[in-house]
Parts: sequence; structure tokens; C-alpha cells
Amino acid sequence: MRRIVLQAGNPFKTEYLNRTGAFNAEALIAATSIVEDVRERGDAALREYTEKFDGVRIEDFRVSKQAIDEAIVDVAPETAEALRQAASQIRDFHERQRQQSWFTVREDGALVGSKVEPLESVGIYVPGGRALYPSSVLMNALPAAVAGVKRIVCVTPPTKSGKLDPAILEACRIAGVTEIYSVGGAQAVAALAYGTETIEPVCKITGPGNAFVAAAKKVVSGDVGIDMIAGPSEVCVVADETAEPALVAIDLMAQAEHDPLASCYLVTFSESYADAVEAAVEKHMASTTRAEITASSLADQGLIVVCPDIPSAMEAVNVIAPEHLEIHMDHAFDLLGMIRNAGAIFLGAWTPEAVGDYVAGPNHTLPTGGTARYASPLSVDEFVKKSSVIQYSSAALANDASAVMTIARHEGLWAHAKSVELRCNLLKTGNLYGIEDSDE
Ligand SMILES: NC(=O)c1ccc[n+]([C@@H]2O[C@H](COP(=O)([O-])OP(=O)(O)OC[C@H]3O[C@@H](n4cnc5c(N)ncnc54)[C@H](O)[C@@H]3O)[C@@H](O)[C@H]2O)c1
Ligand SMILES: N[C@H](CO)Cc1c[nH]c[nH+]1
Ligand SMILES: [Zn+2]
Repeated sequence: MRRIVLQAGNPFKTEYLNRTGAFNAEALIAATSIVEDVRERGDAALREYTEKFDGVRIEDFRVSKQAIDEAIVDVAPETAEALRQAASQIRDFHERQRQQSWFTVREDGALVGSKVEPLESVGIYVPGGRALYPSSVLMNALPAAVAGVKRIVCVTPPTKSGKLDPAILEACRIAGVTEIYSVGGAQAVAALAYGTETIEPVCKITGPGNAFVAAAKKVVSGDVGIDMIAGPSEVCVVADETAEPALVAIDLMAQAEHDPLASCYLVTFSESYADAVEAAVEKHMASTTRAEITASSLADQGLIVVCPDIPSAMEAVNVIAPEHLEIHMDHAFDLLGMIRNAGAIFLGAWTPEAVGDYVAGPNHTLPTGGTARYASPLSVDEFVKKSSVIQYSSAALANDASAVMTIARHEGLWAHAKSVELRCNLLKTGNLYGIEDSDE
């Protein structure tokens, strides 16, 4: 892993990251071409890209209800039980995010409020290239179900056999997914956004994916809603000498193993401790089943930052704005107030990021590429829309008329002012144009 040693007074800077952020030119160019092609050629394009990138020819992308209902027989009982436990804890957490419509009425009768409505439909992208993600089904479909979305569509890449992992189908059944299509990548995002002969378009696309999927979501954003840029995984581990190097090392590897483009950061306070963690990584590498992806990620994207003190370490974290932040220090909770930018925060030695990936309850679909500076974890909020509601009584209009007309006239918007004036005339004289306006 690359290493930077900060001196006192020399804060961590964005340019130290050599991160392209949410921008990936290669992926953007590829995704734009794929999206355009799917818009033009529909299912035929889906079939060609699936054959090209996933190595399998799919004639019918739609997964039948029978296949979904029967998938459970091919799911190991302990896996099915674990998915049910995860679903229960994820649902409980997201139920707390539910928002109610609200209204308030002023004394003069002016009613204002916000009407909360679930989206009519959502397409959830479940990754399936370098690993299979039934957990991502739960993390995207459950908040949609809690929000009350009636049409929940899942797209996910087919395996080489052309089938989908039964655990993904079972997770879809548990979470209430209504349609499943075995197609992934940018082409699946395009199908959700614009529709094909087989797939009806949706209102919004959520879910994580690789650089091509993240780029495709950016390309279609605007024609369809998107949740965030949830691209290749990231973890930043802040650790001091109290942290067991072998645990810090395995937590870094747990995100590196997702993708060669995954970014893993160690923020620590001495070069000797950094050496100990790197040695622990080497030791674990002898046992990993995902050596090539993990090694690429750590070598190409990995970074160790040695800081002189805790404030500079926390400022480095806020510049990195990681998808996942682990604090392996005593009294980790006390540092929460210093953290401004992170997707999910894991406190203490007993909280490996994996608990958040699967069962703790908070969403694992998280902002990457520095977007945690402004974006939040996927939540029920992403699956509802709000409408403002305003109802004025005549008394309320009379009270606000002068302010409205004054600003409207200042802005040179004649009809804005007149729309209030006519009503006020009606109130005062029973006549739209009032006595003084009788010659109009
Ligand atoms: N940010 C989050 O919340 C979060 C959560 C889970 C996973 N992830 C990330 O999701 C990603 C999953 O990636 P994945 O690759 O395993 O699965 P994926 O489903 O995202 O991507 C696989 C698809 O990419 C397409 N593809 C592959 N090579 C391509 C190419 N050269 N050009 C165009 N399209 C191509 C194929 O159609 C394939 O189906 C990882 O980066 C992981 O870190 C992020
Ligand atoms: N760590 C991933 C988010 O970047 C989520 C995940 C799913 N499965 C395993 N991990
Ligand atoms: Zn993970």
C-alpha cells in the first residue's frame, strides 16, 4: 500500500488521494454507448451485452414466479435463516425512518403541509459480477417495501449457467420484490431507465454496482431518479496501538476483496504500527480465496496515512469521506463529533464492517468516491416523494396579500400581483375589479 507520513501543521489534502472520485472516464464512455444502444435496440442489445460481458445467452430475462417460490429448496437452511434474521433487523431499522405526511394551520386559516407518497415503482440493481449479493437485495428492497412502493423490480447479472443464485431469489421473495430480471451492468440500468420489450421502465433506480453500473446511473439520471453513486467499495480504518493489527488488516482486506477498484485506507499514528498492519495483511494473503482482486485493490488504490495526532487523523478522514469508516481505538464513540464525512461509521474493535454489510440493520448501499461529503446511506427517504400542500382562507390571503403583491411587483411579474389583487378586490367590494378599477 502507498504510504504518506504527515508532519504537524501539514494536513492531509485531496490530491494525496489520487482518486478520480465519482468520475471514471473509461466507464462513462462505455456506459454512455451501452445506454444509447439499449435505448435503440432494447432486448436485442441486452442479449448481446449479456453474452459479451457475462458469457451467457439469455432469451427470456424475466424470472418466473414459480422459480422464485421454488428457489428456497436450493438454499442452504442456515443461509435462509441468516437472510431472515438480516431482513428482520434491516426492516426494524428502516421502519424508524418512515416519514408521515404533516399539516399545520395558522390562526387565520392558512394551511400548509407536506404529503408523503411512495414512488410508484423502483428498480433495484443487485451486483453480481465478482461476487453474489443477496444482501444487496435486502438492503434495497426492504426500504422500498417499508416506504410502500408497490412495484419493486430487481435486476442482477446471470451466472454462467444463465440462472440466478437461489439465495438472491429467496432474498427477493423475503423482501417483497415483484419482478426479477437476469441482466446486469450498464445495460440493466438502461433497461430500467428507458424500458425494453420485456422490462417496463421504473421511476427510480437504486443500488450499488461497479464503475460501469455507477457510470450508467449517472448517464440516465434525470430521465429517471437515482439514489446515489454507490460504486466500488471503500473502507478507512483509523487505528492506534490498542488495535490488534491482524484485525485491522482483515478489515481492510474485507473491502479490498470486492473489486480491484475498491479503495482501502489505514489512518494511524506511527510507521511501526503501519508496518505491523502491512505484515498482518501479508500473513492473511496466504489464506484468502480472493488474492488477485485483493492484491490489486491494496496495491493500486490502497493508502496508509501516518498522522501526528488525533485531530489531524480526523481531518484526513473528513477529506477522504470514506464509504465505510472504522475507528479501532478506545473511547471511539467520543470521536463521533469530529467526523463530518463518512457513509457508515463503525466504532470499536468489536464492530467489523461486515456486520454492517449484512445484519446490523443500517443500509450497506453507501456513497463512494468522496460523495459522502453530500450523500447519505440509502434509506426509506429515497423511496418516497413529497408534495407541498397549501390552502389559504380569505382571511389568510388578506393578511399576506400586501407582501405577495409587493415582491411580485418588485420582480416585474404583473399577473402574479394581479392574481392576488383581484381576489382582494372581490373580498373588499364583492367585485373583481373593485370601484377604482371599474374603467379596466
Ligand atoms: N457502494 C456500495 O454501497 C456497494 C455495495 C455493494 C457492492 N459494491 C460494489 O459493487 C461492485 C460490484 O461489482 P461487480 O463487478 O462484482 O458486479 P456488478 O453487477 O456491479 O457488475 C457486473 C456487470 O458489469 C458488466 N461489465 C463487466 N465488465 C464490463 C466492461 N468491461 N464494460 C461494460 N460492462 C461491464 C457486466 O454486465 C456485469 O454483469 C463492487 O465494486 C463492489 O465494491 C458497492
Ligand atoms: N461492503 C459492501 C458495500 O461497499 C456491501 C457488501 C455486500 N456484501 C458484502 N459487502
Ligand atoms: Zn462488503
